[in-house]
Amino acid sequence: MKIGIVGAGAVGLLFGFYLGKHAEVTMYTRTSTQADSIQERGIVCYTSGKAKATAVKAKVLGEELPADEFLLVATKQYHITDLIPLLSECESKRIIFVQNGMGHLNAMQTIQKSIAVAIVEHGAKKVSGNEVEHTGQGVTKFGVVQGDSMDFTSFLACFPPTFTVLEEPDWKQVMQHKLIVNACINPLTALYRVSNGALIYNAYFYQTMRQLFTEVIQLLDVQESEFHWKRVCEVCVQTASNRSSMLTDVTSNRPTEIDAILGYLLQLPKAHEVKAPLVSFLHKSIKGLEM
Ligand SMILES: NC(=O)C1=CN([C@@H]2O[C@H](COP(=O)(O)OP(=O)(O)OC[C@H]3O[C@@H](n4cnc5c(N)ncnc54)[C@H](OP(=O)(O)O)[C@@H]3O)[C@@H](O)[C@H]2O)C=CC1
Ligand SMILES: CC(C)(CO)C(=O)C(=O)O
Repeated sequence: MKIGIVGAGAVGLLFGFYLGKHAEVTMYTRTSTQADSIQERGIVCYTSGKAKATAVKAKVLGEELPADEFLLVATKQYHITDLIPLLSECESKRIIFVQNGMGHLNAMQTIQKSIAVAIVEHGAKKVSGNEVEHTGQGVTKFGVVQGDSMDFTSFLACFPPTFTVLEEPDWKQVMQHKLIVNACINPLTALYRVSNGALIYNAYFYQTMRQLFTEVIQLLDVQESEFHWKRVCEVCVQTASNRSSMLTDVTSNRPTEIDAILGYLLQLPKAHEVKAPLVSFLHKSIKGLEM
């Protein structure tokens, strides 16, 4: 089974490490330096301080078009628009997207192929071009957006039992649940420059997060709001000492995924009826910090 992975960042390397045990994996990188390092040394994954390696192939994306049976797109959400022509033209007929947020859902459905999403609940940190740290064990939830679920059966069979992947018929709801968490935690931590736990332990930040949550829930037109609020608070507690991905992006002077998260919410039909001043303020603030 041939699986290509576009983007050898934290998640791409993590998936390459696990999938490479049971499939012939090719990592598609942006630079030849990274491709050479992966090709020579394999992907090294650190879990609880222990290092293990998996041998995989690596190529620069674009030097030739991928023809693997499955293609996993593990770039950031804001890279996807530029990748759509290549993903449409290449011979791979089954494509899986792993991005946070929901801003890329329309773009992926312009590709006339079988399309799936993987909602990743692991934590991963890129250590070097060929090394990744598995910082948080979780599960991956998988849903077929376009095509037949049978199209992905052999892909799902390539994950080792230690890397749980759950098929989710209601994948949109799963994405929405994660979106709520990211919408509440990521922009506030990035603006305040605090770890996730501060949003619970600091009474003023907590009140602001609750106000933000109320706007998010109204924009999404979601019921059972206390269930979702409990989940947001649980994630803050469980990841109390973590810096959110948005805080890390802002402090590293990289673009953030704010458009996929708050930008997506502001484009929903409900945004014409519901007042969401905090969502709007935070969207503009993070966009401003990106400049
Ligand atoms: N890290 C995590 O723990 C989690 C991340 N996610 C989501 O997964 C997605 C990926 O995140 P993450 O892995 O952390 O991000 P990274 O920034 O670590 O990785 C993105 C990778 O994509 C590569 N890339 C971008 N454009 C291209 C291109 N045209 N060709 C080849 N490679 C390309 C980048 O290459 P280069 O370095 O050369 O720019 C980079 O290596 C995000 O949407 C994130 O929200 C979800 C759950 C957990
Ligand atoms: C859950 C959370 C907020 C953990 O930090 C995350 O997904 C992120 O940082 O993007």
